Amino acid sequence: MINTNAFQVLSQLAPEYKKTHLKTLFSDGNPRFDEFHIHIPGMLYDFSKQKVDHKIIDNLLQMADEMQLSEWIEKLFKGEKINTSEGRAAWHTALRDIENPLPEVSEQWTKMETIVNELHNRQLRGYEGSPITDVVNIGVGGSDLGPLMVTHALEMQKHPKAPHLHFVSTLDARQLEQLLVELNPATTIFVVASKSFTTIDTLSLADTAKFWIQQSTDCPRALQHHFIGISANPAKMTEWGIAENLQLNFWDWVGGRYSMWSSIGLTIALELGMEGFKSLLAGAYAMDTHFRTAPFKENIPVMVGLIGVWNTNFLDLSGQAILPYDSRLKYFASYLEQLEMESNGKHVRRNGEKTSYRTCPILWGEVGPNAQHAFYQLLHQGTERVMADFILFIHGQTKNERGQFHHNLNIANCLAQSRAMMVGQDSEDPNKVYPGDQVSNTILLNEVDAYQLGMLVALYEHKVFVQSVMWDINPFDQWGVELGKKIALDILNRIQTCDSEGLDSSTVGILKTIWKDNNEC
Ligand SMILES: O=P(O)(O)OC[C@H]1O[C@H](O)[C@H](O)[C@@H](O)[C@@H]1O
Repeated sequence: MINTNAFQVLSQLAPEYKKTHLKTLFSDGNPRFDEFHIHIPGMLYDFSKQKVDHKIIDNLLQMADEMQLSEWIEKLFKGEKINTSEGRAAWHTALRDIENPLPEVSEQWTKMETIVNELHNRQLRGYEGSPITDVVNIGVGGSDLGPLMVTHALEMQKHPKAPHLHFVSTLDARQLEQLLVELNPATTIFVVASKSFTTIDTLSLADTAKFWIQQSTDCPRALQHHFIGISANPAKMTEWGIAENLQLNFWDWVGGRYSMWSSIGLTIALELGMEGFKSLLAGAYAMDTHFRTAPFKENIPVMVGLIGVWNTNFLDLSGQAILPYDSRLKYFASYLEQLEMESNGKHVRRNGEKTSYRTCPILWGEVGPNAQHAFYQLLHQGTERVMADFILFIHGQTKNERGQFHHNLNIANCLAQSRAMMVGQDSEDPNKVYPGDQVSNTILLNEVDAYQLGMLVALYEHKVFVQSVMWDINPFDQWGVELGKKIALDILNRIQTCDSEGLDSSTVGILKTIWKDNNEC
């Protein structure tokens, strides 16, 4: 990035834009919105509350050309091995190519559909012959967050025959133990979702579930009826004891955090029916087509990505807030935390050199109206300069009069907050001064349905990709999570053998306090 001509120009321009208050860009009734928005079927992207003008945008677009963004986009869509540190493609777009699906993708759709239909039609039965009523997804990270986020968001569109869905991910087993008290082993099936099928969080919870089933019956083949496995590692699924007919696959070319479009999305399909799941894929496919074909200036993921780079690397903004104005998107920020920070939280370029510039900002978020009563204070009067994404829907959850009133409140608050952050407020009382000048995007969609959600998630996936190209980093590996896992195994071993030898004094001090309290070691 820093070697491009556009980078030099943007660096020279940046101080002037930092000094210019955002509200002055709107002064004298400047119709900025007309020039700085993109409207495609189903989605409006308003970036008029960003500190950009045509000069900045032209240079950002030039930087995209200098960084060969078009070529990278083609590599992504053609399934080239762009995850170079692991020698793999990152071909999540192939999972939602509903027009020309790969045979292996279609094959998994068929297998998913069989399981979905059997469950919906009460043909899938437990060890006693009773129909399965409850499905528990056991998974973590990419094997949990996408299905959790989508099934929560689309609960209102539930298929009439959908089973009760539950999600369990925490290592401490509290979620699982609490759930097992309520569930009947004879009518519960577990979905063990793990790309690697080696993640200790997931496998330890799956073992606890296995023990629970085994304890409840003498039936020797009970386990065969109560576990579905989803993984890119079929041998491990078989070794663990998942019946062949209840195994779903995906492939090493699907990154964990990009996997909800694969068979990992089984719980989504169980909730919505296969048609609903395909609608999610169709929305993502529409965004893929837009991303691949629209000129960069009219390309939403490209512009969201480039403006994010402008904010991070030139205007020195340090955080990214995600603020959906609909409670159904409760888990959307958590989903993006993994997508963005696990993808672009890197400091090494593709050639192995250390970056000399900042990459992914810290991203966090919450349902907007709730966050207004929590952390917005910092957005309005804190010392951190951040960027915010407001996500709003034209239509609300309930169509009756009260529902419309609540939705209008919601719209009013969303627009009020982005405006307040932009204009700020002067006052003689210093406590009441709002500096304003906080930039934001507003993404407006029609309503929370499978298709629109597919579009929205794919937009962020491609934004992440655009930024990775600008920063010259590989967004598809995650080596940073390995070290902690390795150390945890070592410490677990030491806990079991009462050995704190050679550890740092902080770790030893905490371990000894725990041991003393438990009268151990
Ligand atoms: O699906 P699994 O192989 O069990 O992995 C679950 C998660 O754990 C890992 O540590 C990675 O950081 C995530 O990218 C991944 O989604």
